[in-house]
Amino acid sequence: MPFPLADPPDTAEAERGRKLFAGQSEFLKGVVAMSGLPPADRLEICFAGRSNVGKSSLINALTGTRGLARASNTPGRTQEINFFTQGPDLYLVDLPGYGFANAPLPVVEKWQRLLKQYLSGRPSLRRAFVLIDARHGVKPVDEEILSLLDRSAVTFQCVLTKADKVKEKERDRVLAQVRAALARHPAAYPEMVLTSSEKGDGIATLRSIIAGLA
Ligand SMILES: Nc1nc2c(ncn2[C@@H]2O[C@H](COP(=O)(O)OP(=O)(O)OP(=O)(O)O)[C@@H](O)[C@H]2O)c(=O)[nH]1
Ligand SMILES: [Mg+2]
Repeated sequence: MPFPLADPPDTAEAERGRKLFAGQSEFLKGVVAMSGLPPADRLEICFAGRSNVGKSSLINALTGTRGLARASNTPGRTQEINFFTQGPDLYLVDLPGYGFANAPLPVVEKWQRLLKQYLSGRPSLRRAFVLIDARHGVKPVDEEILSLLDRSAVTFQCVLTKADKVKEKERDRVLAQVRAALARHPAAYPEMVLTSSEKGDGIATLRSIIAGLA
């Protein structure tokens, strides 16, 4: 079956992931234009997804630092491209959430342009993790980002979030829907990760996947 859930890491993989994220993580800067990007001098991964899907919470869970990336109930709070360092060799990038209602059009257009420029023009960007709410599956607004990633030739991997909020039956229905959507995207990495930033599910798996990119 294409697009299975990633297996839990074996001991060696888990240890690599643990080691990578045992290092210090810090907020570096919020970027609003390409000219503000830090030098592309290390491995970089980014987190994309609809507003409120849990990007900032996931970065907090990965780094084990509660307040590092702001997590909030106010959709659209993260409007800049936020760079975090994880140890000396890795950037974690929190992208602005898309698809929230009531955003003024000029604002939306401005960061769509920035997002496009960033995704297609960042040589050190190794993989984009696209977060999808495990209760809701892939929405039309996600499709736009997935197509943009295809066009930008950035490999992306789907991370299902808020696993703690979904019952097994509903989850399986959503998994099937996401699999079908991913099958239409050539840039999709053929494994998904099911996570809960709240409960910690899938976090060790994701850490080991990221360590495997280094
Ligand atoms: N139950 C549960 N809630 C979560 C989980 N992850 C995030 N949340 C909640 O979902 C809300 C949004 O989380 P954020 O991490 O701020 O989402 P975001 O994608 O960064 O949102 P924007 O910055 O607006 O794009 C917060 O209230 C979080 O506490 C999870 O795994 N389980
Ligand atoms: Mg956020």
